[in-house]
Amino acid sequence: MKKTIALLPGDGVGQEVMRGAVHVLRSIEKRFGHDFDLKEFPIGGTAIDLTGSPLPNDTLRACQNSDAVLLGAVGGPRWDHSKMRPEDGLLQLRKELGVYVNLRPVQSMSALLERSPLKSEIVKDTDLLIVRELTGGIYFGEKKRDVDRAEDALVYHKFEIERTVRRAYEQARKRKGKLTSVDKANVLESSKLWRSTVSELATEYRDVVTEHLLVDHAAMKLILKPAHFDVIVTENMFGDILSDEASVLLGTIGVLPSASLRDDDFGLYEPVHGSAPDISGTDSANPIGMIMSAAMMLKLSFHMHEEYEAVERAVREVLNAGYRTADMRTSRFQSVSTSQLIDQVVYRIEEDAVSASLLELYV
Ligand SMILES: NC(=O)c1ccc[n+]([C@@H]2O[C@H](COP(=O)([O-])OP(=O)(O)OC[C@H]3O[C@@H](n4cnc5c(N)ncnc54)[C@H](O)[C@@H]3O)[C@@H](O)[C@H]2O)c1
Ligand SMILES: CC(C)[C@H](C(=O)O)[C@@H](O)C(=O)O
Ligand SMILES: [Mg+2]
Repeated sequence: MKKTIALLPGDGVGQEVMRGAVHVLRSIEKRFGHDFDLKEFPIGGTAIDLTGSPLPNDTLRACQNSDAVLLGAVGGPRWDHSKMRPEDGLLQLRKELGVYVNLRPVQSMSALLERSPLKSEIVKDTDLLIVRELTGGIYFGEKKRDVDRAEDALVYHKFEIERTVRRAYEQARKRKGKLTSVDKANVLESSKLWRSTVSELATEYRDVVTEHLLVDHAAMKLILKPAHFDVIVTENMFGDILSDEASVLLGTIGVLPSASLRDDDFGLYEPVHGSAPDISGTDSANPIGMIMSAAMMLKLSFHMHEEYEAVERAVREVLNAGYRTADMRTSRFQSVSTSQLIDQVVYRIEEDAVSASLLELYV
C-alpha cells in the first residue's frame, strides 16, 4: 500500500529519535511489501533558522497533502529568547491540521517496573489512556501583554468539548468501560461547561462508568493508585501536565507515544517528550516513544494492525533482552545508545520475518 508520510524531526533529540521511526518504517515496508513515501520538512527552531518561520508554508502544505505526519520535538534554549518560538509552529500545525483530540496511552511494561520511582505493586497494573483536547482552551485563547500585566484567555465552546469527550467514550467502550473526566469545576467557568457537557453525554454512554475528578485530586490519585484509571479525558493544559506526570509511573517520559487525530484517518503522531536539550547530541535519547508513535500511525491512520503488532513485539523483545538507553538503565543493565537500540528493534522486526517464513516452510 502506498502512503505519503511527512517527517518533521524538529529540534534537539527530535532529530535523533526520528531516525528510529524511519528505520522501523523501512523494515516494515520491506517485510510487508508497502510503499512509504517519506520526506523531511523543517519545523520549530530549525525552521526559524532556515526560513524565519517555525512553520514554513511548504511544511504545512506537505503535511496537508500527506496521509499522516510524524513529528520529533521542537524547542530548545537557543530559541527561548527569540521573537518567534519553535513551540508556536507546533501549535499552529495542530490547529491548521484540525487534529483536535490527542491520545496518550500509558501502560506499564514489566521490563521497566524497577525503573519507576514508585513501588512496583502500585504501578504494575497501570493501563490508562489520556485523551487530551488539543486545539482549544488556554493555549489558543486571546493573549495580551503589557510591561507589568499579562493575559491568556481560557475559552471552550461546547462543540469542542463534546467531540473530544465522544472520542474518549468510544475509547472507553473498547477498553475497560470507565471514563474519568478531569476538570477544575469548583473554580473555572470553562470547567463547569466541561463537566455539564460530560454529564449530558454520559446518558448516551450508559455502558461506560463515568466519574468526575478535580484536577488536583486527579494528579494525586494518578500517583497513589494509577490502576484506578482507564480513560482520562481532559482539557488541553491539564492533559499536557497529567501526561508528563503519568510518565513517572513508567520511570521515563522517553517511551510515551501519542496520536493527534481528527474525524478522518489522518493523524499527527509524536512522542510525548520534548527536545531534551540536556541530552541532545549525545546519541542517548530513548527512541521508543517516537517508534511507538510511528506504530500508532500504522494502526490508527493506515489500519495496519499486523504491522503495529510487529513493531510493538520487537520493542518488547528488545527491552526483555535487557537493552536500555540511559533513562531506562538500572544497576542490572548497561546502557546502549539511541542508534544501538534502534538497530536492535529493526533487527527483531526483520528476524521475525525470517522466522515467519521458515515456519511457513514447515507447515
Ligand atoms: N512535542 C514537543 O515538541 C515538545 C514536548 C515537550 C517539550 N517541548 C519543548 O522541549 C524543550 C525542552 O523541554 P523540557 O526540558 O521541559 O522537556 P523534555 O521532555 O524535553 O525533557 C524533560 C526531561 O526528560 C528527559 N527526556 C525527554 N525526552 C527523552 C528521551 N527521548 N529519552 C530520554 N530522556 C528524555 C530530558 O532529558 C529531561 O531531563 C522546550 O523547548 C519545550 O517547549 C517540546
Ligand atoms: C511543546 C508544547 C507546546 C507541547 C504542549 O504543551 O502541547 C508539549 O508539551 C506536548 O506535550 O506536546
Ligand atoms: Mg507536554
